[in-house]
Order: sequence, then C-alpha cells, then structure tokens
Amino acid sequence: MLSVVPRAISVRAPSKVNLHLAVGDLRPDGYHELTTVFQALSLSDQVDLVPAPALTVRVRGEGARDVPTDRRNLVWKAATRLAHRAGREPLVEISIDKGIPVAGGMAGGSADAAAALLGLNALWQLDLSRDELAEFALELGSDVPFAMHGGTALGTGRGEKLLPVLARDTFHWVLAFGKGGLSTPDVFRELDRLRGQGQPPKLGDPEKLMHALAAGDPAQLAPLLGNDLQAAAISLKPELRRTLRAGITAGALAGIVSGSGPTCAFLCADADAAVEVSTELSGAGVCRSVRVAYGPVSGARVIDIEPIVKH
Ligand SMILES: C[C@](O)(CO)[C@H](O)COP(=O)(O)OP(=O)(O)OC[C@H]1O[C@@H](n2ccc(N)nc2=O)[C@H](O)[C@@H]1O
Ligand SMILES: Nc1ncnc2c1ncn2[C@@H]1O[C@H](COP(=O)(O)OP(=O)(O)OP(=O)(O)O)[C@@H](O)[C@H]1O
Repeated sequence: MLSVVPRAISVRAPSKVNLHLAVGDLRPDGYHELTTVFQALSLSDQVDLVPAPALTVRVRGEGARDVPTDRRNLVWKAATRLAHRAGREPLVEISIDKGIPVAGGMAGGSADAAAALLGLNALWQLDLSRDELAEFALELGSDVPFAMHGGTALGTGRGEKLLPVLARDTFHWVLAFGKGGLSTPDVFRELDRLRGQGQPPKLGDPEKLMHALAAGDPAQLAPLLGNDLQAAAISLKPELRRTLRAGITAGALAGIVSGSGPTCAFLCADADAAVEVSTELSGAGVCRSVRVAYGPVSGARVIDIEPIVKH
C-alpha cells in the first residue's frame, strides 16, 4: 500500500487589526474581558517546518533580531506542547520568515504559533480537529485562536470566543510600523492606570460597525473604528498622535492604533487610494516603514507540502 508522509510543510499565517476593541474589567486571572472585531490582513508570516535531530527555531525578515529563538518563542512552546500531547519528541526545525512587525500590535507571534500548531498537526499526522487545536491555541496567547480562524470575527472573553462576522468585499489598509515596539501587558496596565484617573471613555457595542462591514462600505466603516487601548498606547508613545494625523492628511478615511500598538492602521477608500496614502506617508518621516495590506484573508493555512511516498 502507498502512504504519503509529509517531508516538509509551509504555512502562511495572517496579521490582524482590531476594527473595534472594547476593553472591559480586569478579571481575577489577570486578563481583561474584551469585545473585539478582528480582521485578518494579507500582511503575513511564513513558517516552514521540517523534521530535524533537535528542536530548532530560525527567524529572518522584519524585526528578526528582536525575536527569541529559544523556549521563549511561541513556536517553541507550540512544538513542545503538541509533542507532549502526542507522546513524541519535538524533533523539528521551524523557520519563520517575518513580514509582521515584532511587538507591533498585529499578533505576529500569535500568527507563528497558529502556523506551528497547524503545520505540526500535518507533519506529525496527529489528526487533531480545529477545536482541539483551538485549545492549544488559547494556552499560547489570546490572539492565537483568531490567527487560526481568520476572516472577520467577533471575539469575546479573552478574545478567544469567536463568531464569524459578514464582511462584504475587500477593505484596503495602509500600515505604519512604529519605531520600536510596545509590550502588550504594559499597554493594558497603562489603560487601567488612566481609567483609575477617570478617563478615557469606554467604547460602546460594535453593532453599527458590523452593519458597515456587511455593507462593504469603507466610508461608512471609517468613523466607527475604535480601540480602547489607543489612549494607553499614545500615553506610552506620544509620537503616535503625529503618525495618526499624517495618515489622515495623506488621504486615509480613518486611522487607529492596531491592538496594543504601536502600528497604526489606516483604512482607505480602495486599492489605488491605499497606494497613494502609503507613498505620501512614507515621505512624512513619522514612522519606521509603511506597507499596504488588504483584508479579510483566511486564517493560518498550509500552502505547501513536500511529500515522501512510502511503499
Ligand atoms: C491586544 C490584543 O492583541 C487584541 O486582540 C490582545 O488582547 C493581546 O493578545 P496577546 O498578545 O495574545 O496577549 P496574551 O499573550 O494572551 O496576554 C499578554 C498580556 O496582555 C494582557 N491581556 C491580554 C489579553 C486580554 N484579554 N487581557 C489582558 O489584560 C495581560 O496582561 C496578559 O498577561
Ligand atoms: N514568533 C514570534 N514572533 C515575534 N515575537 C515573538 C515570537 N515568539 C515570541 N515572541 C516575543 O513576543 C513579543 C511580542 O511579539 P508579537 O510580535 O507577537 O507582539 P504583538 O504583535 O504586539 O502581539 P499582539 O498583537 O498579539 O499583542 C516579542 O517582543 C518577542 O519577544
């Protein structure tokens, strides 16, 4: 009988932007209750997995120098936990090609973790269901379940309870990467501190925003984008105010801090407008670099399998 065993697997995993990020109270477990609308964007990382004599992580691309290649890397954790569950050694080399900025509020590490879970499930032929993988995903980070899910989705709880949201057509974005990153726990802590002083006001519910998504109308969506973490990110990095202003001056419909920042995401009227905004923003000297992206795109998915055929 012929059987096909994968020799190498490549997985593409998307970044995300939170179109609506309402942060509720701090829970006893140290996390905040969220109501968020995620959108997966075309800006992505690629993760290649190949059997090896020992667990090894390599990183290249955008911000690679700032990414650990030891047990602190989320793909390392993904591999050891999945191997433990399968009762095997994590003998795999994982190579990450980063397109997503590190500590940029776009869930780059989460994307890699989702890619590793999906890729190892295939490489090791574990046959775990999406639901089983989702449990591992949440253990690795609040954004990992969405990185597997992709599309546009409403997230509650820590952000892991996901429901698909209808988004007609494609939305076009310009992303301005900040100089340096922001630590996610620091930004949540700063929001708690600001709230202790009585501000900023909390976002309402995302109902109108979901109608604008269903209508596929960027002009309707633009004024409804909102992020409770934005004030905290700006408080820690005041230069983000200038970046946000510069995007609007360059012709974007709206700009928000993405997640915990410091990346700023600008919604544009269409693909041509996004290219124009990105060109103008690149020249404004308010950020490290600029990319165009579109969404929604699918969650982490295997893009290539190199098979060995066994007789
Ligand atoms: C800001 C977002 O990107 C929005 O999607 C996420 O909430 C953050 O997701 P993440 O980076 O995967 O975060 P995790 O690794 O799960 O948590 C890092 C830290 O962020 C804070 N955190 C995170 C998620 C959440 N719902 N409440 C929190 O307060 C906690 O201090 C936590 O210890
Ligand atoms: N595979 C990985 N890629 C990037 N950073 C990683 C990875 N694994 C661990 N890290 C660590 O996690 C930290 C946060 O990185 P990440 O790029 O995931 O932040 P983020 O995009 O702001 O996260 P989020 O949007 O989910 O809050 C980095 O500073 C790095 O030390």
